[in-house]
Amino acid sequence: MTEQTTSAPGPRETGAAGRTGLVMEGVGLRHGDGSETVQALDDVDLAVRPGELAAIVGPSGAGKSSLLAVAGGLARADRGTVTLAGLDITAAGARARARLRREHVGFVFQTGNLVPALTAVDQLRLPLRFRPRRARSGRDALALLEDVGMADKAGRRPHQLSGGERQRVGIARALVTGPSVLLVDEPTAALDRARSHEIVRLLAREARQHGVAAIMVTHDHDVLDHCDTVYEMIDGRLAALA
Ligand SMILES: Nc1ncnc2c1ncn2[C@@H]1O[C@H](COP(=O)(O)OP(=O)(O)OP(=O)(O)O)[C@@H](O)[C@H]1O
Repeated sequence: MTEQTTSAPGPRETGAAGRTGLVMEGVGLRHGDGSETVQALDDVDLAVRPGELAAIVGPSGAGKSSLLAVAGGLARADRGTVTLAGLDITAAGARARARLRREHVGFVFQTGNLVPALTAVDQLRLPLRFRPRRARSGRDALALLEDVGMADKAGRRPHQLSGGERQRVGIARALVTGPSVLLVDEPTAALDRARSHEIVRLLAREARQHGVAAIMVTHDHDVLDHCDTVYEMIDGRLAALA
């Protein structure tokens, strides 16, 4: 499906002041067309406050990645509303959603997804360089590396870092622009048990200290104790577990 990028409207101000986290109400998303359709998200309600780390567990194919895609404005919901930092992004066109992502959303992927040629500190400086001029001021790259315990390795490239260290840099990179919402996909998939706990503790701490609404998709039930809320997704439907 191609989207109109020129005349599509921008996100609508909901009137909620400041950083209000992420709210999804009655969200539906269907993949495919004709007889080959899948209801990836089915009437999903979710509210994540600033400072909260919410975990989403569930079987493969349940719709967890689809939820992250809609929450971050990578995909547009077919039904319902998604409000991000006080902005209703549901009606926004592709270009407006891209701007919103750059300004308000940080993504963390399974393996850190770093640029091979860049040092740790330059991984953080890159997104700062591509921010819109009117965006909120970001965080200091070196100070943030210090925060995630990576200041002494600021000059290293990804191949000179361990899996856990790469993941720390990936988290720092996602936070450097000062996002309202952090979306994290299986951050511990490549890590041992001790590193997994460290990484999720770090996510919870950063979310709390900086008022970020964080959602983490995980298969790792060991780390759920570090999360404020836990949801289970089955066949596109979301239910609170704790
Ligand atoms: N682009 C697409 N076209 C058609 N179907 C899709 C597409 N993307 C996902 N799906 C289907 O939508 C459903 C939800 O997929 P999704 O990737 O969101 O699940 P998931 O819970 O993240 O799975 P996993 O844990 O394996 O990553 C699945 O049935 C999947 O096959």
